[in-house]
Amino acid sequence: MDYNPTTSRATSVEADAAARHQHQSPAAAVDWSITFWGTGDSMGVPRVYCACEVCEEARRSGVNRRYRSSVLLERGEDKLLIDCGPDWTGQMERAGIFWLDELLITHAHQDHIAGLTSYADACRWLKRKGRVITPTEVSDTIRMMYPWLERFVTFQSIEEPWRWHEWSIRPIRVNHGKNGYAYAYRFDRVNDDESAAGSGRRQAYPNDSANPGLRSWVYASDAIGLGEEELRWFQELDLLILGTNFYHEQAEYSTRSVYDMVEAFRLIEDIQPQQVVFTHMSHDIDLRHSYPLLPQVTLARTGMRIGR
Ligand SMILES: Nc1ccn([C@@H]2O[C@H](COP(=O)(O)O)[C@@H](O)[C@H]2O)c(=O)n1
Repeated sequence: MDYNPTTSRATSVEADAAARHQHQSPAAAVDWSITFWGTGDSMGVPRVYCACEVCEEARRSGVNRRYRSSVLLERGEDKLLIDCGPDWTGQMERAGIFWLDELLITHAHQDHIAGLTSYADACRWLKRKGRVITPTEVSDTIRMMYPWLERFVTFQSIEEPWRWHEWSIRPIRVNHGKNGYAYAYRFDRVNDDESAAGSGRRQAYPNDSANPGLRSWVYASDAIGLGEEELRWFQELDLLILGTNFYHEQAEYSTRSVYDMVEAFRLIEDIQPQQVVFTHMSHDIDLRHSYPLLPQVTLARTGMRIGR
């Protein structure tokens, strides 16, 4: 996996947008990448009421400015956004993207779905029907919360591994602590030969075996205390993107809903992913500080991009 955190800056999203505006062909975007549109916990950073050092820095210079968690998986024109929280409109603007056909949703909490109302407005104005991919138990809740959405979006149920371009996407129902359950998604890249056959894409997106890019990864923004059943799907990963709200959260366990970094280290030692990126971070985390981390761990930054 080609992953260089030192070149991962907020501007990479804008650079992509600029490249698109210069009419680069999809062949120039060589492979799948993941861009962090949001890396914050449910309240984002800065928290509106908070004058802590991290929130103040986020207001001033913005290293710690964190939008609600969301990542874009893309290769050229193929784009899949995971989650659509309340910062979605600004995230689209910053990326220079005007339309997304498909959204994949992890769970029906506001910090992951509140942007769906704006997405529906975009569908309405553009007279296009969007697609919201999520397990039925999640779409049932979304339908109750926003009954008008279905006029503008189609809900696509995902219960089993589901094929999206070269990816097999497996929903994994994960413990979300006091907040119930959420879904993580495991992405496994299936045989390129098969999916490229006849598509004319093989030349445009060469699969360089010396540098295979993203292959198997999990996005688990909202999970805690995962057990054996869930962790079956967290094995042999080249990348784990894991939500960690705090470095070491002091609150009583029964009141919590997301891993902290100290707990995550134990998880990582258990499942041994090659690379790990922590996301869904609260104002407890100051990106100006250097935390004791495991060598394979990086803290996500707004706009950070993984992949080629
Ligand atoms: N039924 C619920 C419960 C909570 N929420 C929102 O989810 C967020 C929870 O924060 P985490 O740190 O546990 O991800 C927070 O914004 C709650 O308002 C909800 O929408 N529905």
